[in-house]
Amino acid sequence: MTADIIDGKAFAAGLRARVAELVPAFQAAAGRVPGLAVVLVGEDPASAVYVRSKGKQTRECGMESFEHKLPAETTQEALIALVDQLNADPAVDGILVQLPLPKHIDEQAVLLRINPDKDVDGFHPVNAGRLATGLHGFVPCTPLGCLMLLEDRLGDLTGLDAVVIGRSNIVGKPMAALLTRASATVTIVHSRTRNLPHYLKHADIVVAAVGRAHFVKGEWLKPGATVIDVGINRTDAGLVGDVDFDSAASVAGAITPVPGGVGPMTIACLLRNTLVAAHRNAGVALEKGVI
Ligand SMILES: NC(=O)C1=CN([C@@H]2O[C@H](COP(=O)(O)OP(=O)(O)OC[C@H]3O[C@@H](n4cnc5c(N)ncnc54)[C@H](OP(=O)(O)O)[C@@H]3O)[C@@H](O)[C@H]2O)C=CC1
Ligand SMILES: Nc1nc(=O)c2c([nH]1)NC[C@@H]1CN(c3ccc(C(=O)N[C@@H](CCC(=O)O)C(=O)O)cc3)C=[N+]21
Ligand SMILES: [Mg+2]
Repeated sequence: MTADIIDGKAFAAGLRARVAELVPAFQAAAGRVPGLAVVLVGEDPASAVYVRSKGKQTRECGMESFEHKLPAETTQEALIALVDQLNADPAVDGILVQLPLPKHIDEQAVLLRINPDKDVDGFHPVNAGRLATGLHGFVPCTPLGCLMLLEDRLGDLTGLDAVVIGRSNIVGKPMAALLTRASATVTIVHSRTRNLPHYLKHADIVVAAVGRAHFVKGEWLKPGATVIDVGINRTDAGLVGDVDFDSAASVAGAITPVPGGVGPMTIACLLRNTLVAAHRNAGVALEKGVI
């Protein structure tokens, strides 16, 4: 193996520590701590694990966590009523409705109901539009965390060739928008791409958000490339990413591991977005670039 391992777990711990450092000044100015509401519908064990660790890390940063666990048979109307209640609650700065939702619920209808100024996931179309047009808004946590790791490793991304594998609204598309904003030259590839390895051969940056274990092979990569593995796949051999780690690590310059790479950054960025939301919602200034 020749690649450096990008330690997302350590970077995320540092980011959470910066969030925690900024909470007391907010509390002094606003007379309350930032609050994050997390809504979980149903009993998916993986989702329950994420929601628990979000709550724990929120409290560790000195912020308030409001956890709402609803049964799987909750109606769309009842879920939307809860979102309305959280939108109206001044103690709640951020709202996260854990995805996926049960089949009988229209995810888009629920996400559309969240006040965009409390949408710390950055999933509301208003926030997607803000990102696409260069306005201030909330950027989805996973791509934001990937960008932080890339800039920490590479510095200025101007002119670098980046390939994003995947075009979902929550990872691939916002990742491509962020890289474009950072002046990288961006290619998005997906399941209908002809000759996908061809595009990877010249990429300085590869972000894999495919949802298929071991998808990206080392032989496809440009030597020295920086590889960000977003994938979370549960296999008999445990949790693995979308990148075939062993072959990729022998070609890449740097690579994120799974676990311990992008995952912890997602939660740290959620807490970061909640802190920013609290400042905006309470009208308290936050020094530019401080977080
Ligand atoms: N670490 C973290 O914090 C997070 C991790 N994840 C993980 O990231 C991965 C991606 O998530 P998400 O974006 O939500 O997934 P989606 O299933 O929504 O999107 C997957 C994308 O990959 C593309 N794709 C699928 N198969 C292929 C293929 N054979 N060749 C090329 N492209 C392909 C799809 O193409 P098409 O559009 O044509 O169907 C689609 O655009 C998953 O493993 C998920 O668990 C997700 C969120 C957070
Ligand atoms: N509204 C919403 N927002 C989300 O941000 C959201 C969501 N729904 N639904 C599910 C996906 C997935 N996701 C992850 C978060 C943290 C880790 C994470 O911390 N992973 C650890 C390992 C955790 C483990 O061992 O299972 C790691 O990679 O090191 C992974 C995945 C957020 N998501
Ligand atoms: Mg559904």
